[in-house]
Amino acid sequence: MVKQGPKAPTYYHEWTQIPPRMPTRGPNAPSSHHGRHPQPPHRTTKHLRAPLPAPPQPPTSLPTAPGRPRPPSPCPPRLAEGRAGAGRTAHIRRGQPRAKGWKGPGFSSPRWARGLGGVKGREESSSMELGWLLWGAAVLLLLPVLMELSPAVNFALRIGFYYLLFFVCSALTAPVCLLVNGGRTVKNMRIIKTVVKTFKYFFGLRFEVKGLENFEVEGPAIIVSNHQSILDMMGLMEVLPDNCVQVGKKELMYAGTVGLIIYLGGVIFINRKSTSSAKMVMAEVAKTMATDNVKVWVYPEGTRNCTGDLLPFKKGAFHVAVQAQVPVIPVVYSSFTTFYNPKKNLFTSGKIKVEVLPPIETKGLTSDDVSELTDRCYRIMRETLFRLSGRPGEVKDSS
Ligand SMILES: CCCCCCCC/C=C\CCCCCCCC(=O)SCCNC(=O)CCNC(=O)[C@H](O)C(C)(C)COP(=O)(O)OP(=O)(O)OC[C@H]1O[C@@H](n2cnc3c(N)ncnc32)[C@H](O)[C@@H]1OP(=O)(O)O
Ligand SMILES: CCCCCCCCCCCCCC(=O)OC[C@@H](O)COP(=O)(O)O
Repeated sequence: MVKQGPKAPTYYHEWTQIPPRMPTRGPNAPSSHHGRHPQPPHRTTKHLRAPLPAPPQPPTSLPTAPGRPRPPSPCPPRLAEGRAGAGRTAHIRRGQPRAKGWKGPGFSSPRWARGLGGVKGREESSSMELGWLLWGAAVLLLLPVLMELSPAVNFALRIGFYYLLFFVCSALTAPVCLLVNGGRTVKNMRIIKTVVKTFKYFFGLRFEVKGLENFEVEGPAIIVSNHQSILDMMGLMEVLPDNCVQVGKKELMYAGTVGLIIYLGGVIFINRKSTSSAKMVMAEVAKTMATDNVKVWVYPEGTRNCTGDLLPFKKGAFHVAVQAQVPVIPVVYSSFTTFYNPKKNLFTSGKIKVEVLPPIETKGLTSDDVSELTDRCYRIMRETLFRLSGRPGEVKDSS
C-alpha cells in the first residue's frame, strides 16, 4: 500500500486567502508553492491570454517526509495574494524581496526576537507583536509626561476622554435602559445618573452639596441652574432628584449614542432658533408635568457660559412654572474657572460647590409676573454664584 506523503494544507478559494507563511528565503524556500488541490479558475482575465509556461518542478529540497521523494504536484505554480485580497497575485520566488512598505515596528526585529517561534513567518509576526507592544508601552509612559509638559495635550486628552466616556457609556447603557424600562421614560434617568456619577473620579473632581432637602417639594417643580460647560452633566447627575427630566437643545438628539440615551432618559428637546416652536413645546410641558408628576430641569442661560458670571436669563422656564403653578427651585454651581477653562487649555482636578436654594412659589402669579420672577431668580442665583466662587461682586438685574 502506497504510504501518503505529508498532507498538504487544505486551501479554500485560494485566490482570496493569504496562504500560511512558508519559508521565503534560505534552503527550504520553495521557488513556488504548490497546493495539492486543483487551482480554481482565476478571477482575473489572465487566463484568457497565452497559456502559462509549464510550472517549474518543485525543488527537491522541499520539506518532505524523510526518505520519500515528493510526488509532482498537478497544480500550476500557486499564486498567492500580492496585497489586500484584491485578487492581484504575485509569484513567491526564492529570495525575492517582500512587498515594499513599512510593516509596523519591530518587523526588522533583532535576531533574538526571531528565535521566538517555529517557522520564519511565526518569528516575524511575534517580533512585530513585540514591536507594537514596545511602542505601546513607550506611548503610555510618555503620555503623563506630555500631559505635564503641555497644557494643550492635557486638555485635549482629558476632554477627549470625557467625550469617549459619554460615547461608550451611552452605548452600553442604552440597551440596559431598554431592557429594564422598555423605552423612553424618566425612570431611565436613575440608570444614567448611576453611571454618570462615576465620571468625576476619572477627573479628580469633587462636589460639595448643600440644600438637597429643598428638592423635597410636593409634586412637580421647575429647577433652574447655571450652565458652564459640558462638565455640567456630572454636576447635574450628582444632585438630580428622582423623576426629573431636562430641557435640551434639539441638536443633542443627533449626538450619536449620547442622543439615544438622553432621548431614552426623557429629555425634552426644543428648537432654540424658533421661539414659537420652543414656546409650544414648553407649553406642552407645563400641561403634562403635573399629570406625569415630573420635575423639569432648565438651563435658563440657554447656552454654556464659563465666564464665572451669569448670562441674562431666558424666560421660558419661568413661563412654564407660572402656567403650571409649580415652584421654581434654583440650583447654583460654583465657577469652574479655577480648574476648567477651554481658552487657556485648563482642565485639572477641582472642587465644585453646589447649593440647592429654597423654592420660589408661583401660586397666584400670572404671565405678567414672569419678568419680575425671572429677575428675582437671577439676582438670588448670581449672588450665590459669587459667594460659592469666593468672588465679591455687585448684583444687577437679569435684563
Ligand atoms: C450613561 C452615560 C450618559 C452620558 C451622557 C448623558 C448626559 C446626561 C444625561 C441627560 C441630561 C441631558 C441634559 C442636556 C442639557 C442640555 C442643556 C441645553 O441644551 S441648554 C440649551 C437649551 N435650553 C434653553 O434654551 C433654555 C430654555 N429656553 C427658553 O426657555 C427660552 O425662553 C425659549 C427657547 C422658550 C425662547 O427663547 P428666546 O431666545 O426666544 O428668548 P426669551 O426672552 O426667553 O423669549 C422671547 C419672548 O417669548 C416669551 N416667552 C418665552 N417662553 C415663553 C413661553 N413658554 N410662553 C409664553 N411666552 C414665552 C418671553 O416672555 C419673551 O417675550 P417678552 O420679552 O417677555 O415680550
Ligand atoms: C467620541 C464620540 C463623542 C460622542 C458625542 C458626545 C456628545 C456630548 C453631548 C452631551 C450632552 C451635554 C449637554 C451639554 O452641555 O450640551 C451643550 C448645551 O447645553 C448647550 O450647547 P451650546 O453651549 O449652546 O453649544
